[in-house]
Amino acid sequence: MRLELSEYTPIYSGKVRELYAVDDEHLLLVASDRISAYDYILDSQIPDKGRVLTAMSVFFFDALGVPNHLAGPADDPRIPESVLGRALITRRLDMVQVECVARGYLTGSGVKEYRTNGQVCGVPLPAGLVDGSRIDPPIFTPATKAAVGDHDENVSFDRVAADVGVELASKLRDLTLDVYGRGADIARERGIILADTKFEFGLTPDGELLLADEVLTPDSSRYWDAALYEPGRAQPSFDKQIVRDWLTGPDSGWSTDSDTPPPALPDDVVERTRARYIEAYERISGLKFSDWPGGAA
Ligand SMILES: CCOC(=O)Cn1cc(-c2ncnc(N)c2C#N)cn1
Repeated sequence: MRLELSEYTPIYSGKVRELYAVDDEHLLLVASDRISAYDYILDSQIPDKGRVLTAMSVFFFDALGVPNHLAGPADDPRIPESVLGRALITRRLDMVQVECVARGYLTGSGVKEYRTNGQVCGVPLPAGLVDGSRIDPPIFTPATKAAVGDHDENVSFDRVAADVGVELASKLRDLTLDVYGRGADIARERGIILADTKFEFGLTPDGELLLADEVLTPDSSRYWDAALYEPGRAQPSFDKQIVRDWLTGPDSGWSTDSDTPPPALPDDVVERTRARYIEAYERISGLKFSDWPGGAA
């Protein structure tokens, strides 16, 4: 008999995910169907987004074979029925307070920083790069976790080494680049560019470093359609562009200059966005989303 979610103690609530205590050694990591755009959490939810992103994390944890925080299967009996398919049992770790970012393409905060000094997080890059340029080999561009509502601050490897020690900083960098590189290769073979990603790691009581949080999902990574890739401009987001275009288009009555929150999304924008998440999962994993736990009975 599965417990109710209300029987677990909430310990952290993020923009689109929550964390609950299961016992002293285990947590329940729950992904919601909420979606963010232009730094707003939208009123409209995307049905099954939480289940798709949970399925993506599990696929990559399995495919990449990196020691990680998972402590049970997607249908673990400790997972409440109400969140089955969009929640995972994890080991409770001592989280390393570094946002471990890998970039295989120059965009977002990276291209802004590059334009000021030709570097990202202290890593010099070739001259003449533009928004969307490939960075090969990918670079480690860590950040410090921002307060709620702020953007993370890009920092150098030396700053991470000063904060956590050079040995752990080197492990974080090497693991981040290895896992991103292999995950991006899998996606690219299936026509999806993972331009960059953010990992979080934690330590077990006996000092083992494990990959935690979500892994290579569209919420922790930039997903681009390889067929539309064109350096020199902002690339359309594989999963969020439909929402972005409607919000900034003529029908929404809203713009990024508005000082009001974005309006609710039309049903067709919600459904098309749901379909994009499922398409990304099925193309990358080669699995059927309909086989994932927690679907309509
Ligand atoms: C709501 C989702 O959580 C976060 O965004 C960041 N975060 C992760 C932890 C954590 N803490 C201990 N052990 C873990 N295995 C994890 C994980 N994952 C805390 N915050």
